[in-house]
Amino acid sequence: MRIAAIINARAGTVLRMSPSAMTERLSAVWGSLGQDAAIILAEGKDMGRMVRKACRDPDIRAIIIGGGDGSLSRALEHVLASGKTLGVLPLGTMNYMARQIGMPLDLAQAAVTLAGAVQTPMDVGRVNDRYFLIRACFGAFPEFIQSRDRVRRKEGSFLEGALAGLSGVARRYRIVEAELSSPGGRARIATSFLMISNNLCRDSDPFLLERERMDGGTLGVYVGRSTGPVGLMELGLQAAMGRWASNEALFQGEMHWLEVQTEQRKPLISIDGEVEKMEGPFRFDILPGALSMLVPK
Ligand SMILES: Nc1ncnc2c1ncn2[C@@H]1O[C@H](COP(=O)(O)OP(=O)(O)OP(=O)(O)O)[C@@H](O)[C@H]1O
Repeated sequence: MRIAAIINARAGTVLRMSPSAMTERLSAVWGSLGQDAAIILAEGKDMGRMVRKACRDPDIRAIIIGGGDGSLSRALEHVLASGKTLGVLPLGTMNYMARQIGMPLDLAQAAVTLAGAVQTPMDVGRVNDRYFLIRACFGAFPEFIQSRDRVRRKEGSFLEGALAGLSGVARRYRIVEAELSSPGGRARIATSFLMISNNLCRDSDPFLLERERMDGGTLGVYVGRSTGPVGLMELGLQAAMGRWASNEALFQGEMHWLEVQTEQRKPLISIDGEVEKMEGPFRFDILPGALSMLVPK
């Protein structure tokens, strides 16, 4: 199987290493295993262009994204449309998806694992026309990421990023008011935290978020119980400890689809860690087994 490895030169780990040393290492590992691979370095919009090009190439069976969750998420649209298989070389900062499927975080080990990986169907979440593998969030969380990433882009440390994120939330504290419609009925909510995940979340290690499975065919819906900053702090502390299923500061539900009509016409939303302003209403659903993904044997 010929693979195309498209490496995001702006992903966290790549920024901290020499990109040429990284590509040499990858070709040495794959060459020694007889894995035919095209290794492509790109950044920004060029990532998208390279993914589209590889998706059109009939000789390529699998697209390996070297980057973080954001790069993986942005590649979904093209990979799904092409019917090809997606793989991940974890070069981001958090690498939630790579951890979820058990990919080693070491570059050489991950390359070896990918060469022997198996194709497994996985569910894909969708909000309007955007796909996601992990989650989409409204409220304080996208505010946190936006402020954190401003500092991270200037090469701030993990701690500096986290502090900037918290101060961003404090400065722009905003309640999400919305009407939710689901197969179970309608509800009006006012909360500082609304998260829709691809399958239900379970308790994880600190700073991580793991799903119970990636083929359950459902969305997890998590709504912060409180609108006040103290409740949000409690929720955030529990989430930082990796507590999702047992997080008492959240209402939790499981469903196949959800409509979110926010009071704000174009609220901030984070999708697999990428923040943008998106126009509502928001229709969430889950596409069971829509993605063929390379997972460790
Ligand atoms: N197809 C694409 N088009 C435009 N920008 C992209 C594309 N793919 C990735 N990027 C950008 O590249 C940057 C690096 O993202 P990525 O999520 O891979 O790394 P990270 O932020 O270090 O990782 P993590 O999400 O694991 O914390 C992000 O700003 C992302 O928006």
